[in-house]
Amino acid sequence: MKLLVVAATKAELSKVFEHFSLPNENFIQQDKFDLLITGVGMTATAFALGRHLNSSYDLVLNVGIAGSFDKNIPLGSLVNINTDTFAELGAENHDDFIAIDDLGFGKNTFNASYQLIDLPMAKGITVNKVHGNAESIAKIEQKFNPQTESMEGAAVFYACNSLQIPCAQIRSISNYVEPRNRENWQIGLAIKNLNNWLMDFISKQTK
Ligand SMILES: O=C(O)c1cccc(C(=O)CC[C@H]2O[C@@H](n3cnc4c(=O)[nH]cnc43)[C@H](O)[C@@H]2O)c1
Repeated sequence: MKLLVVAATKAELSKVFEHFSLPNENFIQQDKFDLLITGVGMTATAFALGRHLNSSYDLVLNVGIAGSFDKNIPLGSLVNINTDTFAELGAENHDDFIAIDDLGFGKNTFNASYQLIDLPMAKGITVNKVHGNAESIAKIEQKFNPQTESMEGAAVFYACNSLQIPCAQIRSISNYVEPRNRENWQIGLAIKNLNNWLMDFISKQTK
């Protein structure tokens, strides 16, 4: 299986870089798997995938940390995002928001297409602006009822769906989506658990 791992930052895959002795580069091609570091956000992700994604890949795995709206998901635990929505793409209509699909300009939700990962499923949104305000959190929950948010997931699904390449997204929960309090974030734990899971997944795929 030819695997492409896609992450926003090297810091999120620090243990994987160390374990596989990977060079300090943003696009790494090797025998076991390829790795693409895109930079944070949808634009950087789309640009990086535009340069490097091609249909030779059997699976694209987007990995990273994420925030959770759902307080039943423990910090540091991993979820398999099966559907992801561009939550800010659309138009304000006074106090309401009209999503791009309701405006008639195409889809705002894209799905994972690789199902063989045994982790709890979750419904994600992708945002440019991390939520950190009680009013905007209540609004987005009412509109999309998401469990998690990241800044890249839907862009990866969009690109893979466009080229019909199987894709999955695994996120490790680093924080709850709440009025911003960086002291509550568990980034170290989330990154450790994500890296351990990914090393195990890669070793099983490449046995
Ligand atoms: O501060 C650090 O030590 C640190 C180390 C590694 C990564 C980070 C990031 O901030 C990564 C940004 C990445 O995280 C995703 N993310 C995490 N929480 C949320 C959230 O609540 N809402 C949206 N995105 C979130 C996101 O996909 C970014 O790419 C810091």
